[in-house]
Amino acid sequence: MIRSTFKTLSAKAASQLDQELMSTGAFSIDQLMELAGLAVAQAVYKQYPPTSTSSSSSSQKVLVLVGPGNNGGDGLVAARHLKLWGGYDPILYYPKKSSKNQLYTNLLTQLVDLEVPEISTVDEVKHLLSVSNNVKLIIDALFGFSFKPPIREPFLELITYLSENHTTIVPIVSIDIPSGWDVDNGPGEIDINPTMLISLTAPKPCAAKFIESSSPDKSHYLGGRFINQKIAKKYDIEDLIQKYKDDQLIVKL
Ligand SMILES: NC(=O)C1=CN([C@@H]2O[C@H](COP(=O)(O)OP(=O)(O)OC[C@H]3O[C@@H](n4cnc5c(N)ncnc54)[C@H](O)[C@@H]3O)[C@@H](O)[C@H]2O)[C@@H](O)CC1
Ligand SMILES: [K+]
Repeated sequence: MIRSTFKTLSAKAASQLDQELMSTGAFSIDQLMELAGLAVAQAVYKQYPPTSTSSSSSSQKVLVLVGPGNNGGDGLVAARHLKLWGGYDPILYYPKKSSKNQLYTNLLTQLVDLEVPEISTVDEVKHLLSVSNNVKLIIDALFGFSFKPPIREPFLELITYLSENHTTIVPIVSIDIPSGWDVDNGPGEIDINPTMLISLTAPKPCAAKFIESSSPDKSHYLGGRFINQKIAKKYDIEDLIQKYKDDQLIVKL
């Protein structure tokens, strides 16, 4: 596992903490996802503010890549906030929907009601990104702390494309981990290169590799302000949650 200068949560610890919040902590997943997705939308707004909030014709297109798990759910929540706030026009790529999970079905219905469009193939993603100056930002909500390599299709083709073309395409904002990176060990052969990472609850060990490769155009945020002092102490991340000031839901690390 990578050593880092800040406290991190391994894939195992992050999963344990998540389970603890939703059992003895008495949180529901909907609550946590709303707070996580809101933090993502706020961080995006702060780092990549809209050029205009007045007319939809000047809204910035944001491609939201949505995976099959809760990381994808965070992306759906963030897309809804960005659309509601104005100045952003989210477009979804959400190829593996779980029709049995009412939470995701509800989140999607809310986006359909907001007339957020959806594309369904990797070719459409490539086409969208190939038109110059079209999409301003990509939100990577494909995989979070439960990702286990190797990447399966259709995500392999997509992540390979993003990784091979990262210098020519638009900024990528990764939620919790850069998708395709091993949570504890960082990038492997297929290495997407986000410009912004928003770590939820606490950075995962792979975040150290993101910071190592940091340049002035890269930014790292912390969000998901939902744990109390007692849990923070148990998981040894008290210094991280103390970074939030006042009513902030996000903090730039
Ligand atoms: N406690 C927290 O910090 C919270 C975290 N949340 C989010 O939840 C995420 C974790 O969510 P989940 O545990 O649902 O899992 P993930 O969203 O990380 O991914 C699991 C999904 O990806 C698929 N998958 C895993 N490896 C794959 C591979 N190699 N190729 C293709 N598909 C693969 C699995 O089949 C599963 O459907 C976090 O990273 C964070 O974004 C929030 O939604 C709620 C609270
Ligand atoms: K991600």
